[in-house]
Amino acid sequence: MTFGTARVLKDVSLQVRAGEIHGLIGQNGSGKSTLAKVLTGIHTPDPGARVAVDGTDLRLPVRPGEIRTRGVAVVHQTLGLVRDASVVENMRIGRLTASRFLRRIDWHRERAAATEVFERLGRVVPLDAPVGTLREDERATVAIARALQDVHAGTGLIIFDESTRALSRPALEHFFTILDEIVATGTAVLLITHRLEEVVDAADRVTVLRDGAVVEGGRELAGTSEADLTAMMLGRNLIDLENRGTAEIAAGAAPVLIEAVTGRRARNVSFAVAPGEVVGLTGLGGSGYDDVPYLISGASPASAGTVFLSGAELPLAGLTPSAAIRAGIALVPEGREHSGLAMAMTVTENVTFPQTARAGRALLPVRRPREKALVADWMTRLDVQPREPRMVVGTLSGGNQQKVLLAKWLALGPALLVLHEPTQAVDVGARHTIVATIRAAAHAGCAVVVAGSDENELSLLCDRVLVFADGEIQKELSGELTPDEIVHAIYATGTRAPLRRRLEKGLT
Ligand SMILES: Nc1ncnc2c1ncn2[C@@H]1O[C@H](COP(=O)(O)OP(=O)(O)OP(=O)(O)O)[C@@H](O)[C@H]1O
Repeated sequence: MTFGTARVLKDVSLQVRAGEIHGLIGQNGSGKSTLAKVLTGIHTPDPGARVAVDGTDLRLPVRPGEIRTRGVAVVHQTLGLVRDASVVENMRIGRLTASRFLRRIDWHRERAAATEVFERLGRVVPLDAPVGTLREDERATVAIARALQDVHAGTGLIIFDESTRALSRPALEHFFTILDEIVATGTAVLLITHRLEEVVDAADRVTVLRDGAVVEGGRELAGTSEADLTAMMLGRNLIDLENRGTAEIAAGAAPVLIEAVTGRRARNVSFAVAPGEVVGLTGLGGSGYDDVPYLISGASPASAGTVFLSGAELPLAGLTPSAAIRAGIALVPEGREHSGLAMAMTVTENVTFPQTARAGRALLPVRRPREKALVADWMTRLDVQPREPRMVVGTLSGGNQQKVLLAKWLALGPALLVLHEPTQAVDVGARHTIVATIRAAAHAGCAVVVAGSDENELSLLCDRVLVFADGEIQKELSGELTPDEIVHAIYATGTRAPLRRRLEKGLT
């Protein structure tokens, strides 16, 4: 697959067997999503490519109607559901048919079609509920059910492109239980993910891409560790980041105080973060920990609370994002596609936007050498690939977009840096770069708050972790902070269970 002069996939072959979960891994920008897009007709591959499903060759470029009849479906990043639409609407979007006589959508028929799939899955989900009101495991069920509509048992292929990225541990276990049932019928699953733990636990075989080429094709996973997969992806072992050291809190520097913050879920939350310190917030879905970043940065309305920083007192009720930025608070939100970046603008424009906005020069072309140097510096520090400041952000790979989002706010030199899931969807190498960059910002005197659900990330990043339940801080962890200790505090279930108990499938 070539874009202009860039060859993004080089003679890549991949075979997913009936009845297997096949992992597809590789660093950010290695070509995973591009491959999925070739399989679903979004990209036209170079001449010579071949795509076959259940033994039948497809005409290229792949046409959406044809892959649907062949039972190929994709579940996109973060499940790809419309939160305000009902379950049945989400299931049937793109498939709704109007009755010939009444010229109206026959909701009775649509509901029956949706019900049939849920029955096949043996799961009950309220059809009329808006998806945003469902539990996380129910949302995962809806996303899988939607993909399964065109798949007949024993045939077809479902591609999950980073779809598990926002799921918490219990929802993940539920997700993999359903996948197990699906592959047990003989349907094939291609699992694109950055969570190597999922591949080790849940996949049967794995294909590894590096720089657009296959470095391991269909390798059996038995006996393979996460460290082995990392080495295959990167072509080297990672330097151990685990020795975090202790926070270097500048003597005499006043801590940032976050007091009595109350929002939709968070209730009366108070904690302090010293300049130089990284404080993690975590908990189960719905516990309120993930509201806090948005409440303390003016991105969602707080009903009460105050932030004290740099000698100023900032009431949170009525705080606007721009007032928060002026006060030195930077928010790196989750889900960069929707809330963090201007996809049609260049890397330079995105990184310098907060600065030009602050200086009242929004949207003017950036010419000044200082700004160019700043962008070049951040691209180097975060290893953004390709290192081309004029690249349109929408054409960067997902993980590189995440780095640009981080650069955009770090370049502003905030007093309080607030992050939500900062390493979601980035590869292990990039995760290390991002973790090191955030810790360097703390080292330079920034107070950092990071809300996240990934125990490995929290253990690498944080000096302390606050565990939430029912909108309040229930527990504070400090010291060693092993991933197991964090999981134990969240779920109180002891050590982690594998995500999938492999069935004896006996399929060939
Ligand atoms: N439309 C496009 N035009 C030009 N280059 C593109 C386009 N789409 C993708 N690329 C380039 O192709 C390469 C592979 O990108 P792709 O999105 O497939 O990576 P990925 O492995 O899915 O990465 P990530 O894990 O970060 O999502 C990247 O270098 C990206 O910049």
